[in-house]
Formats: sequence, structure tokens, C-alpha cells
Amino acid sequence: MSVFTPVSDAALSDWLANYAIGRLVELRGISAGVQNSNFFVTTRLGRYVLTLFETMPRSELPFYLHLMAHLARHGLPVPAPIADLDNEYLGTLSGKPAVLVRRLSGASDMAPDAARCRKMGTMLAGLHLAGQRFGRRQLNPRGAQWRERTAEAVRPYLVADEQRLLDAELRFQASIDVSALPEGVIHADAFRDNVLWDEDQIGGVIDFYFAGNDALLFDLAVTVNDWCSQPGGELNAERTRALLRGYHAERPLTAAERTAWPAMLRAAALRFWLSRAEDFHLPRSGEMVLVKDPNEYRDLLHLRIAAGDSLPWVD
Ligand SMILES: Nc1ncnc2c1ncn2[C@@H]1O[C@H](COP(=O)(O)OP(=O)(O)OP(=O)(O)O)[C@@H](O)[C@H]1O
Ligand SMILES: N[C@@H](CCO)C(=O)O
Repeated sequence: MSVFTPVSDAALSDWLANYAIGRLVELRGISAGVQNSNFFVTTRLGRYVLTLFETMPRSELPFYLHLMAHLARHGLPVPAPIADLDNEYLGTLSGKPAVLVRRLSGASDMAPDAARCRKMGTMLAGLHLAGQRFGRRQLNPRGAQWRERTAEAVRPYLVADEQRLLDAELRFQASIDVSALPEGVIHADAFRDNVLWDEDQIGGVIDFYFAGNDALLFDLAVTVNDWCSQPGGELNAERTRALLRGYHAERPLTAAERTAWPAMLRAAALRFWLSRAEDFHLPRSGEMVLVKDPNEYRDLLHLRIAAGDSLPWVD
């Protein structure tokens, strides 16, 4: 369920009077997604998605909206926000911060083949290259500081083996020098369900609300862990190499990134183990988070540690 705050046709019609996209033709709630209220909106001039932000503070939203506008200006298929007649992206509807973005075409593919993984690598490099010139900066909200804080909060809920794994991994990650890694704005949640395929092209990359500045390689690791893991969790070498090659052809990976690759795959696995464990053990009242299985990413972390240095790379 993803419509938490209702919007009536009448309220939306009034709101749209301050936009240049024509009168309302159809309003329909979207049944996927767990963070915000989303609606498909058709007007006389086109198709859009209306998002009402349920929990994110209004002050944090301009970073994301301007990032999406910036990436869209660079030709990437991301949801460009629509400005109202006062030239503002962010409005208020049903008492919530609200934005209209362009509706993109396609559907997600939960079993992408190597050719699609390669295209995803190309897309991620494009996002990183365009992001280099983005004028705003915000640290990855799920970066190193968040990791420490969240680990402390969820640790009491873990069993002894899990606590040992967590403590050892936090020590390991704290020992990694990331200063030589190229950094920039990363999507940070480019899972398969956030990418829409239109025939064999990527029609959309959505859900930028975890974006921030961090090592670009971390984004690649998040993406590879989700796109290229086999059912047991081990990386599929063909798909991993395809994704990395697609990326490398656009933004060549450096020697420092090669060295840091195993550690980044572990950092990415830890990040999603922690966020899922937090959602599971410490659900915040008033937040409607669909809890995904934390054990999947705990087990992925075990596997990446066990793999040591023998993980697929571009070569
Ligand atoms: N710009 C867009 N164009 C086309 N479809 C979209 C767009 N934005 C969202 N959708 C559709 O709405 C669904 C829910 O959106 P989204 O994933 O952003 O929800 P959310 O609740 O904000 O985030 P989460 O994925 O964390 O639950 C997507 O799976 C997709 O089908
Ligand atoms: N991609 C996240 C969900 C939040 O967007 C996860 O799988 O835990």
C-alpha cells in the first residue's frame, strides 16, 4: 500500500491551476513503494507522478529535486520535477510537501541478463559523470556516520554471532582508507526495482531520496550486490563483469578502486543489513516501512567476507 495521504480530484485540480500542464484528466494511486504517497496523474498535456512526502523533512527535499532536475538536463532518464507558475518545484498538498515529476516509461526487471547489467553499468557511470557538476552537496545520509549510529542502535537486538560479525566488520570498515577513491553524488539505492526498462533501453531510474556525496565505488557496490547476486548470494561473474565493463567504458575505474572493491562490496552489504535490521527491530511509529529481510544482507556480508579478494572485476 503506498497511498497514505488521500488526495481528492477537486484538491488536485485546484493545485494544478498553478501549473502549466493542463487540466486534470485522471488521478490514480500507485500500489508499489513504501515511503511516500505516490499517484499517477494524467493531465491534458501529459503523464506525471505526484509524490507526497510522508516523513522526509521539507528542508531536505530541494537537494533531491534539484539533483533530479540536473541529471534530467544531462539527458538521463530520471524523473524531472515540474516547476509551478511561481517557478517552485516543491508545493503543499493535503498538508504534505508535494512534487510533480515526469512519468517515465517501462517496468522493472528482477532477473536482468548480462546485456542489461552492462547497460545498467553504463547508466550508473552517466549518473556519476553528470553528478560531478552538481552544485549542491550533501553527505550520503546512509554513509559512515549513519553506519556507526545505526549499528549501536540495533546491536542489542542481534544474537551473539551477529554481534561479533557486526563488531568485526565495523572495525574492518573503519580501517579502510577511502580518501583515494573518486567521490561525487551517488544514487545509493539503484536496486533493480528502481530501474524501469522500456524494451531493451532504460526508460527510468527513480527514487533518488537516498542520494548524497560518497565514494562512487560504493554506489557500484550497492548496485552489483543487488543486480548480480545469484540466489545463494554469491556474485554471478558474467553479470558482474558486464555491469563493471559497462561502467568502466564510460568512467574508467582506477587502481585504488580495484584495491578497495572487496571492502566496498562488504560496506554496501553492511549498509542494507543495518537499515533492514533497524526497520525490523526499531520500527518508528508513524512510519510505514515495508520491512525487507535483514538476514539476506547479513548472509551477503558473510559471503563477501569469505570471498576475500577473489571477486569478479572488470579484467
Ligand atoms: N517517475 C516515475 N515514472 C514512472 N513510474 C514511477 C515514477 N516514480 C514512481 N513510479 C512508480 O511508482 C512506484 C513507487 O515509487 P517509489 O519506488 O519511488 O516509491 P517510494 O515509496 O517513494 O520508495 P520505495 O521504493 O523506497 O518504496 C515505482 O515502483 C514505480 O512503479
Ligand atoms: N532498496 C532498499 C529499500 C529502500 O529503498 C532495500 O532493499 O533494503
